[in-house]
Amino acid sequence: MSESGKKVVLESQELMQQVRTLHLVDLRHHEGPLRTSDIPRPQAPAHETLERVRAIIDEVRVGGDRALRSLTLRFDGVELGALTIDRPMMEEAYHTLEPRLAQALTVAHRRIQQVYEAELPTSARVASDGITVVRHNIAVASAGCYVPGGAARYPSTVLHTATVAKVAGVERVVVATPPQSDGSVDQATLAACFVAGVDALYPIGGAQAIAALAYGTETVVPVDTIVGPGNLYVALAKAQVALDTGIGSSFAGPSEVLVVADATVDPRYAAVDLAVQAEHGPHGLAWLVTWDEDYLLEVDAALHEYVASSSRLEAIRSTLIDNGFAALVSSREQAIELANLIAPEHLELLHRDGEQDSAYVRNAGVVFVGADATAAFGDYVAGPSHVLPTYGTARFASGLGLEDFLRRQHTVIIGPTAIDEIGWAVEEIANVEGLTAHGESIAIRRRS
Ligand SMILES: NC(=O)c1ccc[n+]([C@@H]2O[C@H](COP(=O)([O-])OP(=O)(O)OC[C@H]3O[C@@H](n4cnc5c(N)ncnc54)[C@H](O)[C@@H]3O)[C@@H](O)[C@H]2O)c1
Ligand SMILES: N[C@H](CO)Cc1c[nH]c[nH+]1
Ligand SMILES: [Zn+2]
Repeated sequence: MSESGKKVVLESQELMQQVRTLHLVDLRHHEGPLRTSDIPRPQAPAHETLERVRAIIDEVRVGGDRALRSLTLRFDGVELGALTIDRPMMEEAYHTLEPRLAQALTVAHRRIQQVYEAELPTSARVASDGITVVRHNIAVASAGCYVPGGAARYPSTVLHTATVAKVAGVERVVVATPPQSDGSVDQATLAACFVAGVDALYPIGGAQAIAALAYGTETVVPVDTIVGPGNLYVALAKAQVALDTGIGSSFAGPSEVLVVADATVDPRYAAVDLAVQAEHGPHGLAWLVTWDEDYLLEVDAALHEYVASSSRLEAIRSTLIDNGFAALVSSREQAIELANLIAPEHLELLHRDGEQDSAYVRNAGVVFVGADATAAFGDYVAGPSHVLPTYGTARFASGLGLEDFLRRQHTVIIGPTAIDEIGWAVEEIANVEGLTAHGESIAIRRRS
């Protein structure tokens, strides 16, 4: 081992003994570019889980509503009543809601709507060589929004999925969410459905909900595309129905955060922000990244204190035990290099130079900048959908957006001069490909 190798091991061992909540990753003396193999990563899903999800999907395809009822009893321990909830019940829930909560849902909805209305794409038209090409953006006819509901309730996810679908112009938007223990759905989720303009809600969760949305049952009408986050069963089910229905572009699994901070930020802020996403646990991911050793210890201690008094202690602990890391880096540049490698769902740049550093971020679901930039703003009211890529997929995928509900479709108008202006090019290429009918389809028109 090199001298610097020895030094880092000794320094790290001393530090490791002091860190109580997070796993230490010391990169200060790392040489050369960082690679995936230099950092710990969450485990890939086990083969048995894939098989179990496949079996659930098959059961729903064969058994329809009856299978939905028996799978819900098996996995949620719930005897289902009605399989559909319609708009009058959503409206009733909205009107019975505590007014400040109703207002908060409305404010969040307004902000999400504003962001996506500003992003609506325009159509494009190009005319040359006697041909006019028009590009239309066409919304899918129906969308199913999966709203998780195992470990927590997520009325906000109704807003962060269905609102975007409605802005895109989807006619029929439905929601599926796991039932509560008495088979019902909580009032806030119903009210959020009302606010977002959801047409119907199915109190069904997990892989069985995804199968029902993809293939339909006696009660559930199949949809053209399914979006929304969920646990591993949900995510794997979406991947398995992908040949038959759209599934959105992001793998929105267990929540993740990477917090970059230094002594310019109150350590309690960084600590609580790690807990914000870890409390969605299990299976989440939380990284603190800093170049200041003392600060790392302060955040770790603040997190230790916070977790001990949290009402969601178990969820936070389960995330941190498996996937809670504190990285000590040599510089701000290396912090961003590490963030780009991890490609977290939420990236917080809390330190003073965060805005400057944000210019170098290539891979993250959403970047939050500023000492007050807790990702909780993004989870609820900032505007961009909180349905974001996880598991390193932010290297190639984006958060939920209009594109998840819009298809591009071209209309090609061949004018009367096109055969003479550009038909020859079709014939030449058809000739070299040996496809005679292709060439003849031009020639016959030229002759007549
Ligand atoms: N990335 C994002 O945008 C985003 C947003 C919100 C939530 N989330 C994540 O979504 C996840 C929600 O997970 P959750 O579990 O609370 O709710 P969930 O709705 O995703 O899953 C609950 C369902 O899982 C099924 N299930 C549970 N155990 C099972 C088993 N052993 N076999 C088969 N099916 C089983 C049940 O049918 C149950 O209804 C969390 O990880 C949270 O972090 C992500
Ligand atoms: N943090 C979640 C996305 O990972 C979204 C959410 C919903 N409610 C609270 N948080
Ligand atoms: Zn959250």
